Amino acid sequence: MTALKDQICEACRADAPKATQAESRTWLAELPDWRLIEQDGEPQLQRAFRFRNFAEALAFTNQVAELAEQENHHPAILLEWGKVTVRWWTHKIGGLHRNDFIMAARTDALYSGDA
Ligand SMILES: C[C@H](O)[C@H](O)[C@H]1CNC2=NC(N)=NC(=O)C2=N1
Repeated sequence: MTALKDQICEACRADAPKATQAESRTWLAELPDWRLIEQDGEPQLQRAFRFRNFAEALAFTNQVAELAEQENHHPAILLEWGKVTVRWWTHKIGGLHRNDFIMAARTDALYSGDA
Protein backbone atom coordinates (compact mmCIF):
# COMPACT_ATOMS: atom_id res chain seq x y z
CA MET A 1 0.00 0.00 0.00
CA THR A 2 1.39 3.40 -1.03
CA ALA A 3 2.03 5.71 1.92
CA LEU A 4 -0.32 8.70 2.02
CA LYS A 5 2.55 11.14 1.53
CA ASP A 6 3.43 9.44 -1.78
CA GLN A 7 -0.12 9.49 -3.13
CA ILE A 8 -1.43 12.14 -5.51
CA CYS A 9 -4.36 14.43 -4.87
CA GLU A 10 -7.14 14.01 -7.38
CA ALA A 11 -9.01 17.03 -8.76
CA CYS A 12 -11.84 17.50 -6.35
CA ARG A 13 -15.45 17.67 -7.55
CA ALA A 14 -18.64 18.54 -5.70
CA ASP A 15 -19.81 14.94 -6.16
CA ALA A 16 -16.54 13.46 -4.90
CA PRO A 17 -17.04 10.72 -2.30
CA LYS A 18 -16.49 11.65 1.33
CA ALA A 19 -14.06 9.49 3.26
CA THR A 20 -15.96 6.68 5.01
CA GLN A 21 -15.57 6.06 8.76
CA ALA A 22 -13.43 3.03 7.98
CA GLU A 23 -11.23 4.93 5.55
CA SER A 24 -10.80 7.77 8.03
CA ARG A 25 -9.71 5.28 10.71
CA THR A 26 -7.25 3.61 8.36
CA TRP A 27 -5.76 6.83 7.06
CA LEU A 28 -5.63 8.47 10.52
CA ALA A 29 -3.42 5.58 11.65
CA GLU A 30 -0.77 7.05 9.35
CA LEU A 31 -1.28 10.49 10.90
CA PRO A 32 -0.72 9.98 14.65
CA ASP A 33 -0.18 13.70 15.35
CA TRP A 34 -3.44 14.76 13.69
CA ARG A 35 -6.86 15.01 15.35
CA LEU A 36 -10.25 14.62 13.74
CA ILE A 37 -12.25 17.71 14.79
CA GLU A 38 -15.53 19.29 13.79
CA GLN A 39 -15.63 22.97 12.75
CA ASP A 40 -18.84 24.66 11.60
CA GLY A 41 -20.45 21.24 11.47
CA GLU A 42 -17.81 19.83 9.11
CA PRO A 43 -15.18 17.16 9.95
CA GLN A 44 -11.62 18.38 9.57
CA LEU A 45 -8.07 17.20 10.28
CA GLN A 46 -6.07 19.41 12.63
CA ARG A 47 -2.47 19.47 13.88
CA ALA A 48 -0.34 22.09 15.72
CA PHE A 49 3.33 22.35 14.70
CA ARG A 50 5.86 23.89 17.14
CA PHE A 51 8.79 26.18 16.25
CA ARG A 52 11.53 28.09 18.08
CA ASN A 53 10.22 31.50 17.04
CA PHE A 54 7.89 33.41 14.73
CA ALA A 55 10.27 33.52 11.75
CA GLU A 56 10.51 29.72 11.61
CA ALA A 57 6.75 29.39 11.99
CA LEU A 58 6.30 31.85 9.11
CA ALA A 59 8.72 29.94 6.89
CA PHE A 60 6.78 26.71 7.48
CA THR A 61 3.49 28.52 6.82
CA ASN A 62 4.84 29.63 3.45
CA GLN A 63 5.96 26.10 2.63
CA VAL A 64 2.49 24.74 3.36
CA ALA A 65 0.94 27.54 1.32
CA GLU A 66 3.19 26.70 -1.61
CA LEU A 67 2.26 23.02 -1.38
CA ALA A 68 -1.43 23.98 -1.33
CA GLU A 69 -1.04 26.06 -4.45
CA GLN A 70 0.79 23.24 -6.22
CA GLU A 71 -2.01 20.80 -5.41
CA ASN A 72 -4.86 23.35 -5.67
CA HIS A 73 -6.02 22.09 -2.30
CA HIS A 74 -5.89 24.60 0.51
CA PRO A 75 -5.89 24.44 4.31
CA ALA A 76 -6.78 26.85 7.03
CA ILE A 77 -3.51 27.97 8.68
CA LEU A 78 -3.19 29.81 11.99
CA LEU A 79 0.24 31.40 12.35
CA GLU A 80 1.36 32.33 15.89
CA TRP A 81 4.71 32.92 17.59
CA GLY A 82 6.37 29.48 17.69
CA LYS A 83 3.27 27.62 16.51
CA VAL A 84 1.35 26.87 13.29
CA THR A 85 -2.03 25.16 13.42
CA VAL A 86 -3.17 23.56 10.15
CA ARG A 87 -6.65 22.31 9.32
CA TRP A 88 -7.44 20.25 6.21
CA TRP A 89 -10.90 19.52 4.83
CA THR A 90 -12.55 19.70 1.39
CA HIS A 91 -14.74 22.77 0.99
CA LYS A 92 -16.58 21.41 -2.04
CA ILE A 93 -17.96 18.40 -0.17
CA GLY A 94 -18.10 19.97 3.27
CA GLY A 95 -16.13 17.16 4.72
CA LEU A 96 -13.09 14.93 4.43
CA HIS A 97 -11.78 13.44 1.19
CA ARG A 98 -8.73 11.22 0.67
CA ASN A 99 -7.00 14.38 -0.55
CA ASP A 100 -7.14 15.84 2.96
CA PHE A 101 -5.34 12.84 4.45
CA ILE A 102 -2.75 13.01 1.66
CA MET A 103 -2.19 16.71 2.29
CA ALA A 104 -1.89 16.14 6.04
CA ALA A 105 0.81 13.54 5.36
CA ARG A 106 2.51 15.92 2.93
CA THR A 107 2.40 18.62 5.64
CA ASP A 108 4.07 16.23 8.12
CA ALA A 109 6.75 15.53 5.50
CA LEU A 110 7.46 19.26 5.17
CA TYR A 111 7.81 19.54 8.96
CA SER A 112 10.10 16.52 9.27
CA GLY A 113 12.16 17.60 6.26
CA ASP A 114 11.08 14.46 4.44
CA ALA A 115 9.24 16.29 1.66
C1 LIG B 1 -11.78 26.84 -7.73
C2 LIG B 1 -10.76 26.04 -6.93
O1 LIG B 1 -10.12 25.10 -7.76
C3 LIG B 1 -11.47 25.25 -5.87
O2 LIG B 1 -12.22 26.14 -5.07
C4 LIG B 1 -10.51 24.45 -4.97
C5 LIG B 1 -9.46 25.33 -4.32
N1 LIG B 1 -8.89 24.72 -3.12
C6 LIG B 1 -9.63 23.89 -2.35
N2 LIG B 1 -9.18 23.50 -1.14
C7 LIG B 1 -9.92 22.72 -0.34
N3 LIG B 1 -9.45 22.36 0.88
N4 LIG B 1 -11.13 22.30 -0.72
C8 LIG B 1 -11.68 22.60 -1.91
O3 LIG B 1 -12.81 22.18 -2.22
C9 LIG B 1 -10.91 23.43 -2.81
N5 LIG B 1 -11.33 23.77 -4.02
